Amino acid sequence: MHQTHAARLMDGTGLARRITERSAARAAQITRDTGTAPCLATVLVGDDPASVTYVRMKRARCEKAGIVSRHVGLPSTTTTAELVDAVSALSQDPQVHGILLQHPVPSHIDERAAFEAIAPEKDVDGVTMRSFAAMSFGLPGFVSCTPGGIMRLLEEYDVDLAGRHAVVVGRSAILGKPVGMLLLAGNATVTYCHSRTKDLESIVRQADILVAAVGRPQFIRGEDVKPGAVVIDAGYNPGNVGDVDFETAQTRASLITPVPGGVGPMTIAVLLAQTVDAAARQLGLGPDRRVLSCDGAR
Ligand SMILES: NC(=O)C1=CN([C@@H]2O[C@H](COP(=O)(O)OP(=O)(O)OC[C@H]3O[C@@H](n4cnc5c(N)ncnc54)[C@H](OP(=O)(O)O)[C@@H]3O)[C@@H](O)[C@H]2O)C=CC1
Ligand SMILES: Nc1nc(=O)c2c([nH]1)NC[C@@H]1CN(c3ccc(C(=O)N[C@@H](CCC(=O)O)C(=O)O)cc3)C=[N+]21
Repeated sequence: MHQTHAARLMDGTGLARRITERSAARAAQITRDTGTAPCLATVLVGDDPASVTYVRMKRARCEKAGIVSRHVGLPSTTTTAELVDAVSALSQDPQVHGILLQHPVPSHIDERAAFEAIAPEKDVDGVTMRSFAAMSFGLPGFVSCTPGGIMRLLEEYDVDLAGRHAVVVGRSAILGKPVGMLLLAGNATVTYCHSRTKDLESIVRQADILVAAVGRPQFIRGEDVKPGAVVIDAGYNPGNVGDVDFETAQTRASLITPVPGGVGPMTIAVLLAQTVDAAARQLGLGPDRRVLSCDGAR
């Protein structure tokens, strides 16, 4: 088919690489100056293959950046109390600077209780209530990684948010809800859609900025993308398929994130940057504000 209006792709892979180079340089400097390398603890409950893959990917990316990672794997039969104890132990361990508890945990576990066992200064994944509140009020703290990565991508591509209608499809605690708060802080007019939303298509069609965070392959139809819209596909479904029908959407959007190569790599870049920042603070060094901004990284 002849496509005259193909959208520009938002290159998450490239931007994430530049941010991660800065994190790696900063990690090396911290290790030289203090004799201690930044350390991220990853916690995984159960053996969901997708989650196993994500955690392995995050640990590999840490290793490449000079961040030590320590893995805690727990059986799917773990109770809330046991998981809270395991996370609390990491919160108290001075050798651990950041903690990532992989979401989702098995449904019998109170995930919120487990997240809240993460010490605030180690919440590099930005999942605690305190981090959420700080982020929502524009106060210092760690952002939720995927939302933080999405905002950094929008900034990189000079997307103007003020007064524009941002529609977020999904309201999970680590993705939909926080990205909406960040868009609101950027003066967008924000609408959240979720499983109880009526006439979702008509709301999606109004979006100047559309964030898809549902977890259903090609859930957003390309025909419903407003011409000229900026489309952020945070979905990451089995087979590397996003939540947006990319083929059709990219003929209508002005900017669009590919899957893979869009939001996913940015999530990990933010995680590493925040881990290095957490380590610097806990080791008595100042934070380096330029890590995430990556100005002059090339
Ligand atoms: N690239 C990355 O770094 C990351 C990618 N992801 C991906 O993003 C997607 C979403 O993840 P996550 O937020 O954790 O998922 P959750 O399952 O926690 O949340 C899904 C959200 O989608 C909503 N939803 C479900 N079905 C519908 C529907 N039919 N119509 C409208 N809304 C619906 C739910 O609504 P309700 O609240 O009413 O149930 C819920 O708010 C997944 O593909 C995941 O893999 C997630 C995290 C990071
Ligand atoms: N507490 C918590 N924090 C999370 O940040 C979190 C989580 N739980 N649970 C699961 C989701 C999923 N997630 C991804 C991260 C990176 C890619 C990623 O890098 N994807 C690459 C492709 C990588 C490949 O498949 O080779 C890409 O999109 O280009 C994907 C998905 C983080 N999550």
